[in-house]
Amino acid sequence: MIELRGVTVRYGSTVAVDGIDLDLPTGKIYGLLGRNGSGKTSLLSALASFRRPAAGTIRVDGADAFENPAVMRQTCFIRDTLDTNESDKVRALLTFAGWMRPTWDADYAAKLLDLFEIDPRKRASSLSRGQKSAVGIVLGLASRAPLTILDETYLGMDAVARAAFYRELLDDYLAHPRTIILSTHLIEEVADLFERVIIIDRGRVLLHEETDELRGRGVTVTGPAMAVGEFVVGRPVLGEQSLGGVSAVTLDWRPTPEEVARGESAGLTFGPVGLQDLFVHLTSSAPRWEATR
Ligand SMILES: Nc1ncnc2c1ncn2[C@@H]1O[C@H](COP(=O)(O)OP(=O)(O)OP(=O)(O)O)[C@@H](O)[C@H]1O
Repeated sequence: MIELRGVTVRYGSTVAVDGIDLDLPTGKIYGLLGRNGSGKTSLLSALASFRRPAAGTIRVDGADAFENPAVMRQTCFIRDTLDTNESDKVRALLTFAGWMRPTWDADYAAKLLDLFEIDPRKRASSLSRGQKSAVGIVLGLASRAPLTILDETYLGMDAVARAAFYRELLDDYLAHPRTIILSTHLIEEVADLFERVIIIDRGRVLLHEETDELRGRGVTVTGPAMAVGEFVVGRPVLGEQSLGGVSAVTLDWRPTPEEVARGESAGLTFGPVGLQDLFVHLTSSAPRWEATR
């Protein structure tokens, strides 16, 4: 279990992470979502001991994580930039990772380099943006670290390379279960990988749920504006669109089968809300309100 209690990260007067409490059972793939500047990288940096929290504690399997060599050896944090001397050759980065990590799999690293078509003799500085990201992914996956944190590691990668990354991540996770935390803005693309989703907003946890629970959480009610208005009264509304006499209202609410039947008999249709839509609705700056009509 990874336990965060009151974790706060500050930069001068900016509070990037604001007293976060989280219990993260190990052996799962987590999606960490949040708008720009919501505190994802700051939270992950604290989790990986890259930054000392201004307040709070992080414990991994009961041990205090900060600057604890035993915990740090088990943790691999890959950021959106390669944390390396750019004059190093790719091969040297891999060799170094092998020295640092007892769980490193050199054969797997070589296979991944092949997959992403990266020549290990090249210098990191000569790689394209997407190739640098791919090297980060090789370092992250082949580390097989019990806690692997990938912070927007896909930047610059094309759709084919990203699809290969997601496939590899899932296959390797199934063969070697571990805790993987992925932060991303490409929500729909990776939503199927996540077992749990954490959404943070302005440094606080807005939501932490099983992905399956989340998928059934919202509903979009569409139909004649009057009937929709009557149906949604008193429900937590996330968003509304109208065109002519037709409205579509997204609710943060799960109707019972009886309520769906009642709505359908009034000419309404019910649709699921995708993770990305839910994210947009939950984190958009528009205030949430309760329907009163
Ligand atoms: N080194 C820093 N110095 C000062 N402020 C910082 C620093 N790093 C982050 N911040 C601030 O902390 C807040 C959270 O930033 P953070 O990078 O953690 O967000 P993020 O969710 O990872 O954003 P993005 O999705 O844009 O990468 C922002 O207000 C940002 O401006």
